[in-house]
Amino acid sequence: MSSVALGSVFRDVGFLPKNAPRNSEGRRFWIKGSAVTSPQGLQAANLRPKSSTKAVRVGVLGASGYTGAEIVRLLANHPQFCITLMTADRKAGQSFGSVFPHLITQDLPEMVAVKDADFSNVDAVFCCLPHGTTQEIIKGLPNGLKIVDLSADFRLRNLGEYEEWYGQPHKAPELQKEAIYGLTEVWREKIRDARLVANPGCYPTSVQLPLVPLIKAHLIELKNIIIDAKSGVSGAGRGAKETNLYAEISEGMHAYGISKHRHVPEIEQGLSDASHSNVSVSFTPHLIPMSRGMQSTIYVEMSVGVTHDDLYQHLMAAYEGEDFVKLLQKGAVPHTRNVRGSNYCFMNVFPDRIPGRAIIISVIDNLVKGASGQALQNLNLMMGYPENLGLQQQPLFP
Ligand SMILES: NC(=O)C1=CN([C@@H]2O[C@H](COP(=O)(O)OP(=O)(O)OC[C@H]3O[C@@H](n4cnc5c(N)ncnc54)[C@H](OP(=O)(O)O)[C@@H]3O)[C@@H](O)[C@H]2O)C=CC1
Ligand SMILES: CC(=O)N[C@@H](CCC(=O)OP(=O)(O)O)C(=O)O
Repeated sequence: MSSVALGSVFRDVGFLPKNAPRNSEGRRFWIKGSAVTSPQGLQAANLRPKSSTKAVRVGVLGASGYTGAEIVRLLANHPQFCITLMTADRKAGQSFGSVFPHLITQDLPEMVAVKDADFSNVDAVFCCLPHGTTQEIIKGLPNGLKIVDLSADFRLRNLGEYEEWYGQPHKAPELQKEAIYGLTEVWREKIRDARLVANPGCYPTSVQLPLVPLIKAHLIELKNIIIDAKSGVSGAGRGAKETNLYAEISEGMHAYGISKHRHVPEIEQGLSDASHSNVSVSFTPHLIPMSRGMQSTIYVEMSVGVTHDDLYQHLMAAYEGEDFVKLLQKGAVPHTRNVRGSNYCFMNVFPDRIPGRAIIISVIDNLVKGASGQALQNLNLMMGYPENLGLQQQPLFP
């Protein structure tokens, strides 16, 4: 596309810089050959967000990471939320479009360091920062802000357990008390009134969505729950790590965190809440060579006299009318590729050949229902909107 054609595409959708020249009707236009007639020029022009009539001004802390980028992608189609603040750490000072060229057409503020962030123009934040860094940053935020924290920093109610699994004492225990765990389909009534929501981890989301209703209905035994889970590599974030290089990940798979992954206490907290007793699980995550997607294959013992069809019928009833949690037709196998890019969790229940046991399969996109999609679902609720607003993207295929 020529620079002139690019300009004519963008002119009507408001991507021109505010200081661009105006025609006799007062509309801004591109000057052929100027720096702002190419995508690179678009970045160099340092665009500020256009004035917006959208009701809620949103900050994205950690916008230069994978979950931050995914929030931006989802918000592009949100009718009520606009982004007025973005932060980064190493990439502070860079334009978002230069860090994520697939989103270059979005009219966004420049990313600044958290310490330089101005929250006066912000009603709510998505906190997409590494765990451990988040508690102190959230402690320093203005009181009136609604916060959805995607990190693990406020998920565990027991501070001793937090210290044991995360290797450091909690730095904001007073805030932990008010945090609401954001597994939307289970806790939505509490989430509506929350100021601070701890968005669940990706593995815990894929595990709790099928198991919580079954445990609440006493349909499965609380012992011998075995979870074999697999994640795409984006689950590990965008930071460079030798273990996540293409050559280390491709053409193979491996387990990690065996018997000591930090999602164990989070899963056990959710299942214990559902059963009002202490539940322990065996959980083994694996890294597989795909960029996004997650599957949990869960082996359970059914309660005496319960059949796998009872599990199926109960999940059907539990999630009837839910926008994002779908029980597939009997026998259909959930595939990660069928939820890619969407906020869906697809699940199904299968009889094991060993009598009394069943196999449950649950799939999500780790970056959407496992992170940014669920975070947006929660902020919708916190701001009084339908929880599916801006989240109706269908899965990408192939
Ligand atoms: N990826 C996933 O599938 C999921 C992730 N999560 C959680 O969400 C959070 C974000 O994950 P993800 O987006 O994958 O992570 P990334 O590593 O991709 O991004 C981290 C972001 O935080 C910024 N950052 C890093 N260190 C600091 C610091 N000390 N102070 C301020 N900003 C900092 C980075 O900035 P810069 O790039 O400029 O250095 C970047 O913007 C994590 O807590 C993660 O565990 C939860 C569910 C799923
Ligand atoms: C593939 C991979 O590395 N996945 C991450 C989990 C991603 C996630 O949900 O992490 P938080 O609990 O930090 O939010 C891990 O195993 O640590």
